Amino acid sequence: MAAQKLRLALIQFTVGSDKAANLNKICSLVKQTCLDHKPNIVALPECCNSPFGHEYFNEYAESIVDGPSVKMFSSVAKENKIFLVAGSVPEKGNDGKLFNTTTVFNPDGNHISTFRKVHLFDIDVKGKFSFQESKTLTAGDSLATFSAYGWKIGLGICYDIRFAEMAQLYSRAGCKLLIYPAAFSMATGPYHWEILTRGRALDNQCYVAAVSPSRCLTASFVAYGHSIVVNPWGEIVTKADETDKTIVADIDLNYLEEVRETIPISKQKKTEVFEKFQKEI
Ligand SMILES: NC(=O)CCC(=O)C(=O)O
Repeated sequence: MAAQKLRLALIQFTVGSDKAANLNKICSLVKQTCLDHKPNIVALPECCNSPFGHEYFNEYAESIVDGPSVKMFSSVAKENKIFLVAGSVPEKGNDGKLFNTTTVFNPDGNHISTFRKVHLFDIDVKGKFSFQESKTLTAGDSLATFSAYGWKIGLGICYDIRFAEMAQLYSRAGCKLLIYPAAFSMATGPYHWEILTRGRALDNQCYVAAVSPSRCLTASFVAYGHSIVVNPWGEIVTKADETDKTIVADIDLNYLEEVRETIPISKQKKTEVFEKFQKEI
């Protein structure tokens, strides 16, 4: 039986260039968040131990089996008795390849899920902004979920949120909450961040949480901030501005089911028509 309600906390903070200082900050922020709000699940931003940028990925990358960051995440989850969605870190794989990777820990400190960013952030907003994450990183090749108190939860990282089919697959697999550690750019965030998070939630009639670092104007990549939780009706439950902020939301299975009964799109979907069209194209 799934818990009717879960409390989710998203910690938006300023990620600096000192890895040890970032990890210490995570320890104390998670502890304080747990004392203040008693959440069941705590989520951190994309690249939570390292600045976001090609010049950093290799230097900051580490093993997600026994590197210092995962060891710290495990003890933080255990000490605070939470599920910790540990943002993402630059991962050095066995073959020396670099990935952008989310690790998840349960309240016993066990590493229970791993997701490597599938869609790398390769964009070119002409004359304004361009980034080619694939210059240094390798894409993941699988999706990942985890279970917390009977809720199935799907994972993506930042740019992955643009791929509606990925969220739909998670939803079809029974996910009721999608969590995206993220760091949207200033060229796209103001235009797309809210629409995408609300869109994924509305399409799939599930909760969506996206957690960003704070906006740091002196960083080489300036993140949009605005961490957010959206409900299955597509409404914003809570959101941050661009500064250091912890946001907390109670997510509710009864409410999710009510929305799905009110507008029963998953029952009404004409899969056979889609399949017929797919054969025609
Ligand atoms: N870190 C990222 O993947 C950035 C994604 C982003 O800014 C976007 O517009 O998409």
